[in-house]
Amino acid sequence: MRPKIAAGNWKMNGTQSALDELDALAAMLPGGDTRVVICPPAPLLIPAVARAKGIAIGAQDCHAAEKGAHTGDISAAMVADSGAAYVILGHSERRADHGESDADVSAKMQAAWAAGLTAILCLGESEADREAGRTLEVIGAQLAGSLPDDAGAGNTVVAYEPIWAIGTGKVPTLEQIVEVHDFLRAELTARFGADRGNAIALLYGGSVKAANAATIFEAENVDGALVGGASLKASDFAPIVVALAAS
Ligand SMILES: O=C(CO)COP(=O)(O)O
Repeated sequence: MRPKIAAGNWKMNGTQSALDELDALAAMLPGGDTRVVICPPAPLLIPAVARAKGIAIGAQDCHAAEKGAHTGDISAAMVADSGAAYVILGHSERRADHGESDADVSAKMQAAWAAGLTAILCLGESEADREAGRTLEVIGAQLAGSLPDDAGAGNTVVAYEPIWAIGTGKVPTLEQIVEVHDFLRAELTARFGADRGNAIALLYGGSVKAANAATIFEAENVDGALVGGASLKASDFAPIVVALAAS
């Protein structure tokens, strides 16, 4: 049985007052075994861990090195020391804004695992890739290049986030989501074997809202969502968690 995971990526949004949303969210959660993760900006990790009830906390990135002369970066050990349990890696915004390659992301995955974190590995094609019919090729290459060999359910979640769907209100059809998630599942089982490959949770991300969540969760290989804009307010995010719990 794979876990159901509703993860919120606050991106570069929120100061300490935004942590009130964690209290509001905790009060609206459906209970049960659906996992809820909120990934706030780095300065909020420690107070978020202290405030969150029934909500796991994650970072949005970490450096591949253990420590050293990397001004402005945070290590996986620092993330773990904050009490966070997850870290998002390879988000398309970091790949674009910071030039992160698959090899960079792979090294960060290793660092995250070494610190005991669960990595949420993000993959996704651009609009040009999709229009050129290269979606599966691009995603397959990203998965092969950025997911190291020791991946398993205990340390990895994979999130499919088509770049053209992030923050745009454009959502792939259910058929398009099913095609990519079934492909990812097949790649994982081919590489790691059925037991390990079937145990890794797959999330969909890109303009997930309360209004479209239930439809997206119909897909067999969608085990949850990675939500940006609609994770900032508890009143927007809680219905997504409720839809996942009911799926
Ligand atoms: O990038 C995302 C989550 O990591 C998705 O963002 P939106 O939900 O705002 O489209």
